This record gives sequence, structure tokens and C-alpha cells, in this order.
Amino acid sequence: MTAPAAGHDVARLVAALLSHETRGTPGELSGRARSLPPRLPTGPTGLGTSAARVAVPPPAGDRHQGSRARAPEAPATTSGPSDTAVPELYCPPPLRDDPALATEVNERLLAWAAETGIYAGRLERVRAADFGRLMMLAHPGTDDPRRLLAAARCALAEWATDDYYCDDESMGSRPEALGSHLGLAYTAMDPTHPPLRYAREADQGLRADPVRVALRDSFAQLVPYADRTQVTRLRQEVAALFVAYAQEGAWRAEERMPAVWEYLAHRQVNSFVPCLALIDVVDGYALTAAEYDDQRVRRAVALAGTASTLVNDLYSMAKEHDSSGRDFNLPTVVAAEEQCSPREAVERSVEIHDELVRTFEGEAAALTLTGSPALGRFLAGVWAWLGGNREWHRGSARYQAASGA
Ligand SMILES: CC(C)=CCC/C(C)=C(\C)COP(=O)(O)OP(=O)(O)O
Repeated sequence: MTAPAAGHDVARLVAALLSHETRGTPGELSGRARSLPPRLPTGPTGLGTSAARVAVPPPAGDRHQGSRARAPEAPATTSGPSDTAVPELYCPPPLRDDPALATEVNERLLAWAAETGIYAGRLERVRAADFGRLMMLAHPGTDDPRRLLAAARCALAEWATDDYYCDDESMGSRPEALGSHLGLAYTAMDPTHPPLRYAREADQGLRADPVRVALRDSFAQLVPYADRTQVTRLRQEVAALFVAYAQEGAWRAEERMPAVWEYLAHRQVNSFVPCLALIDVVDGYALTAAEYDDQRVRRAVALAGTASTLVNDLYSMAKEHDSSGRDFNLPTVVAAEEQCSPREAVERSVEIHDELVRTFEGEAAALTLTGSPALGRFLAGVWAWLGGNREWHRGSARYQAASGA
């Protein structure tokens, strides 16, 4: 069964409820959520599960609520060919829509991208992709553009690593250079300590490439907001992301389509997990390293990270279809393995996505009951991130037009 997606009408209702009534306990909040229209997923819905629901985080201050919500939402399909149109997904709605805040973050991000040199000559496409809007939608717990920008810089630097080194030949990606590019990119996040006689060259090497400049600066600019354990956590997630970029490069070099299980293992790591890892940083609190590393929490984050990235697979299919044909996404991998039609592969991919989201929902709700308040807040932030991520993907020009940003 595919659950209906909640739309802006429900999101506005939630935002209104939260803006006036969020002072209660998570339990009270869940009680209110129960009285909302049944289309709003807030936690497990089976008998006896009402106490174990994910409490949605309060949206940031009133100035960004309600009145600036977007006009009626677009249909839950892409404008691509019908066999790649995206069916409804089991996913929460975005908790806010504040175009002014999105634009502010987007413009600041553009200025930063221009300083670093990433996407030179393509900044208009970056503007149109509207990563500021992604941050605004996915992090409803703050309306501070500086905090949203800190996360946006990291995301854009990670995206640029993918575009420049892995995905996009028109941006200079070369399969044979992938390993050496990723190796040096890592040093932008975790500086090398060369013997003195090589220090100058090493420094010049870091400055010579816009992706390295962007990665280094995105980490440097986290410092006012993130403690050391949070920075270490992000570095670890991005290092794993780079390993998965190399994995994808190997499939290209081998001209091999991975098995579905193998692709899913990959997409857990080549995923938006680095974005999820910054949720507490953006919202101004710190989940302890011990809780983030708890295997149950890692599992929940991995489930959400994979699901949110499968949303990317579904919405970027049309763009990837138009590219060199060397892009991987779940429907393509499913179609190859199951020898089914593109439409059937999309439907199977949606089932996989929905299962992951439902599993996250149930397990996060249980963890919220047993973990610290910070963990509950973090998991609610992940849930909100899922809703913002899906909303951005279905509207972003990045997935409507030719690739490049
Ligand atoms: C923001 C971030 C962590 C990005 C790194 C991983 C990444 C580029 C994705 C998860 C998106 O996947 P894909 O390479 O398919 O991206 P596009 O469809 O080209 O946007």
C-alpha cells in the first residue's frame, strides 16, 4: 500500500498548530497530531503505538510562517516522460515554506560559490537549482540564514565534488582521475602535515582547484556553529561519501550494472547522510558523539539517508536520461536486474523508498521514547529533513533542465 503524500494544506495546518501550540510536551504534540487529518504521518500508526510518534520540530519564528507559504503545490509528478514520472511517495510534508528566507540563503550561497570558483560560468544554473530553498525547507528548526548557509556551503561543496570529479564530463570529470581527485579532496577537510620543504606546494595544490577550496572553506566556516565532535562526524560521513563516489566510478570503468542490493548499499553512503549529520549544528544544539554513534541511531540515520537519496534517484531520472547514459539510479538498476519495464522499476523503487521511510518512522519513534531530549530533537529534525528534501526535489530546476548544477 502506498500512503498518500501530505501536501501544503496539511503543512500549513501543522505550521499553524505548531506556531500556537508547541509549548506542550512531545506526548501532547502527538496527541494533537492524532487529531489532524489521517494523511499526516507522525509516527507508527498501528494499535498501541500512539505514544511512540515522532514529534515534529517546531518551525522557526513566526516571521517565517504561514503567509509566505507557496501557492498551490505542483502535482506530485515530474514533467518528464510518463514512464519516469514520480508517483506519490510515503513522506512527510515540508514544515514550512519561506521563499524570502530561501532566496536570502541562496544569494549568499551564490556569492560564496563565486568566491571559491566552483561552478564558474554556471552560477545561473546554481541559482536556479535553488539550494537555498533546499536548506530552508529541510531545516525548519532555524530561521537564521547564517546557520542555513553554513549547511548550504557544505552541501554545495559535496555536490561540486560529485559534479566535477564523478558525474559530469562537461565539468571536467575523468574516470581515470577520480581516485587522485578524491584523495586530494579529502585533504581539504583533514589537512596534511607535510615536511617543510613540501608545505608550499601542498598549500598551492589545495588552492589550485575550486572543489578543494570549497570543501576546505565549507569546513572552516562551520567553526562558529559546530563543536569538534560534530566536525569530526561530518568529516567521517564525507570521507565515506568519497569512497562511494569511487565505487560508482569503478562501475563506470567496468561498464557494470550493480545488483540491486549492491546499489542500495552504495546509496546508503553516496547519500544525503552528510546533510543529516548537520541537523543539530544548524539548529544550535549538539547530539553527543556517543548517541550519534549508537548503532540504532546510525541505522535510523542510514534508513533516512538512503530514502532521501532514492527521492533524488526518482526525481533526477529525467536529467540522467538526458546525460551521457552513465548515471546510475535505482529504477535503472532494478529494471536491469528484474528485466522489467521502466514503469515497473519506478514502482518497485517507490516501494523500496516507502519501506525505508516507514521503518525509519517506527524506529525513530521508539528511539525518541528511550533516548535523550537531544536525540528526540535530532530524529524529529531528520523527519522534517525528509519532507523538505522531497519538496525541493520535485520543484528544483536542477531536475527539470540539463545537468550542470
Ligand atoms: C549534498 C550531498 C551530501 C551531496 C552528495 C551526494 C549526492 C551528489 C547526492 C546524494 C545526489 O546524487 P546524484 O549524484 O545522483 O545527484 P544529482 O542527481 O546529480 O543531483
